[in-house]
This record gives sequence, C-alpha cells and structure tokens, in this order.
Amino acid sequence: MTVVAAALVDGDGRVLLQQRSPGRSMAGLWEFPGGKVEQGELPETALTRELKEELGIDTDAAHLAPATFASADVAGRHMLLLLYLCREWHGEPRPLDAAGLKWARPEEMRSLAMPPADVPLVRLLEVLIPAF
Ligand SMILES: Nc1nc2c([nH]c(=O)n2[C@H]2C[C@H](O)[C@@H](COP(=O)(O)OP(=O)(O)OP(=O)(O)O)O2)c(=O)[nH]1
Repeated sequence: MTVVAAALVDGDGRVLLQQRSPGRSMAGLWEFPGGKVEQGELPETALTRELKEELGIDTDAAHLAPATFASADVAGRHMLLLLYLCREWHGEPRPLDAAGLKWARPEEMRSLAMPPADVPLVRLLEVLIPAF
C-alpha cells in the first residue's frame, strides 16, 4: 500500500500533526495528515484530496515538495509512505477526521507517541526545518 502524508510547516517552523481517532488502528498516535493512495490515483492528487477531507484546507500539487519516504510493515502489510513538505495552503486546518490537531517543532515530536514508521521521518525533519 502507498500512503501519502504532508508535513504542513507554518511560519515559525512548526509542523501540523493529527491524533488518530479512537476505534482506528494506532488510535491515539500523532501522525502526519494524509492517507492511502487509491487505485489509479496520482500521489499528489491523493494528498490534496486527503488534506481537504481531513483538515478542510485547499492545497495545490505545485506546493507539495517531496521530502522523504518510509518503508515499513504495518499490520502485516508493506507500506510505502511518501512524505511531502507543504508551506502554502488555503484555509485554517480543522480536525475533521482526527481526535485533535497539534503544531509541534520537529524536536518536540520526539516526546510524542507516533507510528513507528514515522520516527526516522521526524529525525529528517529536524534537519530540513532548522530552528531559527
Ligand atoms: N496518514 C498517515 N498514515 C500513517 C502515518 N504513519 C503510518 O504508519 N501511517 C499508516 C496508518 C495507516 O495504516 C495508513 C494510512 O492510511 P489511512 O489513514 O487511510 O488508514 P485508515 O486508518 O483509514 O485504515 P487502517 O490503517 O485502519 O486500515 O498509514 C502517518 O504519519 N500519516
């Protein structure tokens, strides 16, 4: 399965995380907004769709910059997670599909419970989004 996710970065270098809702796999963990790419769908189209569904924001594929990826087994299935950086969007993110939203500096994410596949991604974000 291919999963696309976004690190939405604000003007202070903070990244938006959402908390997985009760009843879902990995409930309570903090993840990057996104989801599964559907059959025949372009990854950027899937991510734009997921960001609209989950956060109510509008994004343009031109503002989705490929950042890194994770390759991991999730519940017995292979998952390839493509992480994009996004610094421009329209609208105020709302938790339409999540238990909550949180803006966090990459170094703050180390103390948050996140899916195992996300841990190496966070290390890279610390480099990509320097403190200022
Ligand atoms: N959106 C997102 N998904 C992630 C991250 N890390 C990670 O392992 N995943 C996994 C969780 C899910 O298995 C899958 C994302 O698909 P989804 O969000 O559409 O999955 P879902 O909860 O509807 O379905 P399921 O896993 O309960 O079957 O990728 C992440 O940072 N963001």
